[in-house]
Amino acid sequence: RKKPQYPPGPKPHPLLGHLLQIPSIQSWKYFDRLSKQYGPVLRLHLAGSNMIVLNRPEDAEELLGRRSYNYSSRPPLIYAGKYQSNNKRMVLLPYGETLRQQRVAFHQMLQPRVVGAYESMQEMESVKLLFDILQSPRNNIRHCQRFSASLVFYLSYGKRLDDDGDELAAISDVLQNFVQDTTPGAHLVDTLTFLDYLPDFLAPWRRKAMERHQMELKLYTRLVTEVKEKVEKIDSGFECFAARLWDQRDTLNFDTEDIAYVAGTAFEAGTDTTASTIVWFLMAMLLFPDTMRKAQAEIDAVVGSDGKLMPGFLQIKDLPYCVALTKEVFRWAPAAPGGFPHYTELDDEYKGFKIPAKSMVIPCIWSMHHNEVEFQDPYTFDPERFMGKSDEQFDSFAAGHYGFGFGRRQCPGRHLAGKTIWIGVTRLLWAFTIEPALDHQGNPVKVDPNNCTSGMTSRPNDFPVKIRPRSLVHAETIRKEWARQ
Ligand code: HEM
Repeated sequence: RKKPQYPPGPKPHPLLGHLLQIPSIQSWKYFDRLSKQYGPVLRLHLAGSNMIVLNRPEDAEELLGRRSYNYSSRPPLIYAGKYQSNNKRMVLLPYGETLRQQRVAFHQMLQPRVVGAYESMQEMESVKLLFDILQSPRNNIRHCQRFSASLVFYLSYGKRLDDDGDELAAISDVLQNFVQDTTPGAHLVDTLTFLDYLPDFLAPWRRKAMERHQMELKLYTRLVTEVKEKVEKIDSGFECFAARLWDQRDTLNFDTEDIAYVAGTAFEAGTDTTASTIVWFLMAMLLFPDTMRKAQAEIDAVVGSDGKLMPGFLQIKDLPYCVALTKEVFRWAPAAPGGFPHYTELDDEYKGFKIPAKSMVIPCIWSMHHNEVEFQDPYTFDPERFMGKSDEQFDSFAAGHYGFGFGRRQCPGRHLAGKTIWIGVTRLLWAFTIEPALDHQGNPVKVDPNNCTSGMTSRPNDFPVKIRPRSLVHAETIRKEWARQ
């Protein structure tokens, strides 16, 4: 029997491996190009650590799914995991008891049966989104961010984000630091791990990371302590994620810091991803206006075209094209295109390749979603590809694509996120015509989906778009609905 070899990949630098070859901008497109040259399972190495990139879903499902006992950890991040998060942040946790407990807590809060209870809150926040866009259509990206942040904030802490934006600003700061600090290559110590042995006076980054930890812990602790005070009022019946965590702190074996981070993690993981997906939707409407018209025709046929009645979750089964369109946004422009890295605990062998213990394993979602064999004409935004699959179509917004990841680390917020995007997108389509902005000569300004941010998540950089109400009655209905909330 032939000795297993490493999966193929480009020629590395003798010392640094592929460290300098992997672009920090849109690395997922680089992986996609490599997969066409070397095959779907690739190996790169970064100054001594292995990186295995999976570009086909069948390989990710086998390794991260069926062999999940070995592929469910996360690469240790010294800066963001050990010092900045004090090993409490779920997204970065290695596989083990702490992760298991945190996932149990998330599951109780976000399983499909429970998620149904959040529909009225999702509908209310979506009215606010329409109202905000109606008032100031130019700030559409900020409104999408507020919509997703406010929903997850309410879910976690049982109160709406204040309107002056202070709370959102504080928490967005934490989020931004976290996204930056987990971007591959952000901190040298995560590649050259021996730097962690340096004493404090030679490692100023350590103090910075610990300061960030103190800052975010203070914010997250304040938020969950407020919840605790409400819960402790007799018969308060106060309900939210943090309230349940306080109730179950003994069973889950959580201390205050655990509760603070678990609730904070929901906010961090759920905000940027959801907002980015809605912004991608706006861009898709500019590039593929026929799909917008088709969805609007479907909505009008169900609630009438006079603009007096807004569609809601009651009509979801009558709006299959809007469901398909939501799934197509997840496919066409996944919010986490490079996937979140998994990490192996043991040596393994797959398709004749050796995959050593302590390898970072990246499911490249972007590559999977742009594979012509599974998704014909993959760069075209076409909701029809998700139509006509009978009831299966409504079973889960996570079915039929890979935008929520794999195996035991698959996104626990996917059921909530699917419904949030559906209500947001369907109501935006009901309310507005989304068109290219015009330049000084009156020509439509072109937008480019390649002009997007890079990091764990990705969204289009600001782009001009004209969003106007479909009629005066639509606008009036939005105002009335918002006044009623
Ligand atoms: C459009 C919205 C969303 C997208 C595209 C998305 C996508 C993802 C992906 C790709 C992962 C990594 C899975 C893997 O490692 O294989 C993930 C993890 C995670 N997501 Fe989401 N997500 C979304 C919304 C949410 C929401 C709303 C929440 C919570 C309220 C949430 C909570 C989490 C958490 C806690 C993790 C870490 C799981 C772990 O490490 O075990 N996500 N998400």
